[in-house]
Amino acid sequence: MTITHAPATPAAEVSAALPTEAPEHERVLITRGPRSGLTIIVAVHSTRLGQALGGARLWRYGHWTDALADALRLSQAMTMKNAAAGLARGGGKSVIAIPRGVSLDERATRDAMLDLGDAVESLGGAYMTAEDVGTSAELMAVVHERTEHVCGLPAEQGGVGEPADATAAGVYASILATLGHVFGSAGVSGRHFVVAGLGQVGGRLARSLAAAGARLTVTDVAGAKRALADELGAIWVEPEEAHLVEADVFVPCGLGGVLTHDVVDALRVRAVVGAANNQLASRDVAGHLTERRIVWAPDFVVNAGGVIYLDVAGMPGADQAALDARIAGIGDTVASVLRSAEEHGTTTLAAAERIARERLDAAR
Ligand SMILES: NC(=O)c1ccc[n+]([C@@H]2O[C@H](COP(=O)([O-])OP(=O)(O)OC[C@H]3O[C@@H](n4cnc5c(N)ncnc54)[C@H](O)[C@@H]3O)[C@@H](O)[C@H]2O)c1
Repeated sequence: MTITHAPATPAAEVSAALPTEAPEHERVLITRGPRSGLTIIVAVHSTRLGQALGGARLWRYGHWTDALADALRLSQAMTMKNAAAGLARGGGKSVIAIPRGVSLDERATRDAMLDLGDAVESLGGAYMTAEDVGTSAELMAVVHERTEHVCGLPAEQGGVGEPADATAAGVYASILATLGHVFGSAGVSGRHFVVAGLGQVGGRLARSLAAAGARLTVTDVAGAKRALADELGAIWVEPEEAHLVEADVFVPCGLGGVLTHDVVDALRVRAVVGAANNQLASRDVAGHLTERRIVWAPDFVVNAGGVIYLDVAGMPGADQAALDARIAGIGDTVASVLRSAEEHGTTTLAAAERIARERLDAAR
């Protein structure tokens, strides 16, 4: 079995303040993994629509409370994502905090996954985990040694594997819907896209856009990704310059928090549509985008292809055509969010949250 290590030197530590308001989460488990010694947090935000589903993040944090803040925020976002996607799933997330100065070898990574499996199992089925940043399908197979409440195992072990294809397909459908809204035509050919982050999702997306005749400018903090730019005939820019490029659509596919007020001031695009989770550095950035007449397709609607895949493909008798239709439906949801924001004079964030809340309220 291949063990994929958490990055030995992650690009950035996550630093997030704990919210001042009391959390609305149903359960939050904070435990020290007996094997790994690492702080493991499992946040179950809501099970109103069903078992909570959300990935396990293995990442470096300056302080364990930063990991807690991340888990609280990410699990709440999963509730909105799963509800907006029409899944019978609640929202949850787990975070394993790697302390500053610590690198995990194969043994330590395995111990962390076994500890995570025990933590998930202790919740008695309230939460199902999956891969996320820093973990993989192979690592989920280790979690599976301790709990049944894990999905996205490798295909060789009867699992459905990694969801990046489905996520990329959902982002692509969202891009088409956004082009239709902004330009009155969903044609990709000749449109100029700036793809920031050429990983599992961004790389696939860049290939699909190039194949459809798009003009591409791309970037990544990992210089090795330049080879893909050359292969696709894309223009390469440095990561800190990507948001300055004049283009039709900015496509953030790296980590979250990319849309700060300064970045929004500098953007020279008509729309932002990308895979990255939690793109807004703060909620009020949604209003700033609206003021600048930049159409933002909300991330938790756009990137739901992965979670739809994990949920639908894992069901007995799952059918590819039904799955494809569900993922293509992300484009319809994006179109209705953009229309609703325009009609009601709200931000696209508020319009997307209204769809999710309606589904949650209907399940009361
Ligand atoms: N993989 C999925 O199915 C999935 C599902 C939903 C959401 N997402 C989100 O989409 C984003 C990308 O996921 P992924 O699976 O492709 O991750 P990945 O780790 O495979 O790729 C991320 C890429 O972005 C690059 N990057 C990081 N920060 C950057 C920056 N500031 N500027 C430019 N490049 C940067 C990294 O070097 C890497 O190549 C993440 O935010 C993830 O949470 C992914």
